[in-house]
Amino acid sequence: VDVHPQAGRKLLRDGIKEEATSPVAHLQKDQNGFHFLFSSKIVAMAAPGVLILGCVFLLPCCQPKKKDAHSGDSQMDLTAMDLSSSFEGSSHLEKVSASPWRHALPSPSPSRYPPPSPNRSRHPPPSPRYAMSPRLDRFGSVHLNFSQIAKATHNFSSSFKIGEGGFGTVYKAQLPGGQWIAVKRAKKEHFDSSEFTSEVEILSKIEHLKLVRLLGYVDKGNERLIVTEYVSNGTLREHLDGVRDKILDFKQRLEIAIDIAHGLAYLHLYSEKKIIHRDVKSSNILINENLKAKVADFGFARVGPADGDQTHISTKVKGTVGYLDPEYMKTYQLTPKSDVYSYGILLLEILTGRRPVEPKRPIDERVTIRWAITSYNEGDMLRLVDPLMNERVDAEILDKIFCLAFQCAAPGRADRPDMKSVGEQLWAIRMEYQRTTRSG
Ligand SMILES: Nc1ncnc2c1ncn2[C@@H]1O[C@H](COP(=O)(O)OP(=O)(O)OP(=O)(O)O)[C@@H](O)[C@H]1O
Repeated sequence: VDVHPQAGRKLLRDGIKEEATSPVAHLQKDQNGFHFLFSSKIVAMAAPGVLILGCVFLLPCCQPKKKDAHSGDSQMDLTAMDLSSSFEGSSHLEKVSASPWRHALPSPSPSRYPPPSPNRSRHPPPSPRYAMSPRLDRFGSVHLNFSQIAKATHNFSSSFKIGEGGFGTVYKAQLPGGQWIAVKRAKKEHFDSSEFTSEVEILSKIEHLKLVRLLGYVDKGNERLIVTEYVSNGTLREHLDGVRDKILDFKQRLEIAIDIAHGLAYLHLYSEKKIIHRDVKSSNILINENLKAKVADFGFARVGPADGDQTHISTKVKGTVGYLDPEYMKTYQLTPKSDVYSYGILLLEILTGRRPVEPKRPIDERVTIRWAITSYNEGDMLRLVDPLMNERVDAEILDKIFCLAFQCAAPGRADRPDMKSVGEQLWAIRMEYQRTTRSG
């Protein structure tokens, strides 16, 4: 894919002007100046998205790529056949909500398309490109072989294990020079998946403070390891769950939202090639000791459409339930706006503390975006704010940030802002927040 970054930026800048007239911009203020009324358009806009979101939970042919028992996230890898058959007769959101979605997902279907190739060995010979752990041409990169990494992790000892994903187990390790690293070791059953190659290829193209840094990798024999910087303070989801020392306050949440927006804007607009993450979610956001956020886990990432005539790439649907762009699910057309949708859902999660889907809540609260839009329409915005936050935030500021989340999560990609505009809007909100806290 040939990308012309300059042309792409111009194209996207032009896009922002159109998006400035999106439905959320037409919200009306009431006499108090605190509450806004939704235009009927946003409700109409949200409804199909929620419906599609609902359809996902019922998908009879969806194959959860993995289930994370702790977070409740369920990653999806859907094919065209999976989707077309699953949309039939699965339109009642209530039905979905009535059964906890993570249990509603069946085990892998034998009718999966494309069927696995019978000739495929479970342990294919390593790609010659990655036969050696190469030296990456970047500051701080490490040049380690398998036995050095095995030594640093005390032979992948469980006491060095820091996490487990669908693709592999993650360990932390300290190098002889003192540097801490994270090592993702692929599970054997993923040796023939494209995730390793994809993650390494994408990570080696990018370098940004808000994206987890690739330091090296090993692809040799029966081992596939990805070495990245170690981010020491857990995931955003853990912080929202209150399992880390302190509950994040509003300012910290706003800064984290800005960090993520910057990381995604870089991927979409400023990296050498346009990159779509495809799995933006709170458990893929790592937090450091200064409460700065970094976007991690590029296993599903794809190089996006080249600039020029190409508006999207057509590809099977991958992502995590609850964060998946409904338009991408319907059309299999992937654009950076799919990440914007996931970001909108994530922003709502940051503000409310709630996961995108909360199966144990009352029926009308189970799909967080639907509950949030309904509550907002009823003028009950304060109800949406994470009760753990326990602080007063100016209603106008809350209003702006909730509207931004709703706009990002618009069902149609044309109604969503791009990540650059999201970052700019969050900056403006931050300035206003600083003004109100100084004057208050
Ligand atoms: N660079 C890192 N620094 C610190 N902790 C990390 C790092 N990378 C991953 N982790 C920890 O390991 C866990 C698993 O990470 P990983 O990216 O494999 O999985 P995931 O995002 O939960 O799942 P999947 O890869 O299937 O999307 C994370 O949730 C996090 O707690």
